[in-house]
Amino acid sequence: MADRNNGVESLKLPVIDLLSSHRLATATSIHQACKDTGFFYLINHGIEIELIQKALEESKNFFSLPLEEKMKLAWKEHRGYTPLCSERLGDVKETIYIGPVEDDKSYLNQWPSRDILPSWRFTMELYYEKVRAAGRMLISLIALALNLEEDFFEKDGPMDPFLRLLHYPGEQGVLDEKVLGSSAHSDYGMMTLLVTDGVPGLQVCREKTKKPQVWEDVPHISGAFVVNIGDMMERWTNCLYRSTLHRVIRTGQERYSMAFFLNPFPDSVVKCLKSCCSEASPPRFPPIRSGDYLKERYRANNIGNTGNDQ
Ligand SMILES: O=C(O)CCC(=O)C(=O)O
Ligand SMILES: [Fe+2]
Repeated sequence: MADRNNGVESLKLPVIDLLSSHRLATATSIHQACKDTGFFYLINHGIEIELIQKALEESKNFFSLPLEEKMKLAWKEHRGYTPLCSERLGDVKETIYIGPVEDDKSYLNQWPSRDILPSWRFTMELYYEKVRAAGRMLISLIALALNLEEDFFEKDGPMDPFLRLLHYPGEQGVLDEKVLGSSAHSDYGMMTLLVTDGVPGLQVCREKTKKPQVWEDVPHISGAFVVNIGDMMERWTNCLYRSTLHRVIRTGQERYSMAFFLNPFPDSVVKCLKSCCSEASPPRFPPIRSGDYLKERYRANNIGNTGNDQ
């Protein structure tokens, strides 16, 4: 399951091929991965490597702008820019969030000026739409794996995904190991589809209650997404699927990544699935409206920290 690499284990995660014509076999492999580590690689996802590279390049163009320019897009209503060290644990990263690009709230998105970054919005909208399409296919396979109708997770309304671009700056000298790029966390939504520029740093802790915690590197596979289960899917499945703790350590090297958070429709009620509970294993969490759950998690993590949170 793991390789040794400079004293830190490297995880060998399963690779899921989204183009495989054996839907049931693919759904079974995803099911297994979600139960084992809650992490897997996704290939043949339909997003060309050129588009991934272009989006990473545009991300770099944005984060290279003067702070004053970036602050014009300061985070509000879950969209926009969060500066370095602004989240709860002082993580050394800056981010920008992009919400749904074509629903009735798309006007809330904050875009850099066309005069400064002419093709930025177009690239991000295209990337958003393509990753969402891959995400929808994945979610329908998960529904299949859980013996649900394939549209189960979108029956109340369309998913509400958020794209978050992240930049971890390069740093010189000896780094304080206690300060991280992204502190240990689990993601809030259904699933996350992540790509990085290949610079290492992402680590996973498979047993969150084990002390001391054991962290393993997630190796980069060019062109593949790293997919992980989020807390709402863990709640839906009564912990059958694992929303695994992960973090990004600082290596001194500059790093870019793009996380696509698949969130349920805000009015969807996340409630233990019948197939995942029994008398011996009652629901561990009360039902909750997805929108309320997310709002609380954002608030607790102080995301944005710009005083603009609604
Ligand atoms: O930057 C990364 O590789 C991971 C980011 C992440 O875990 C997140 O944004 O939730
Ligand atoms: Fe994460």
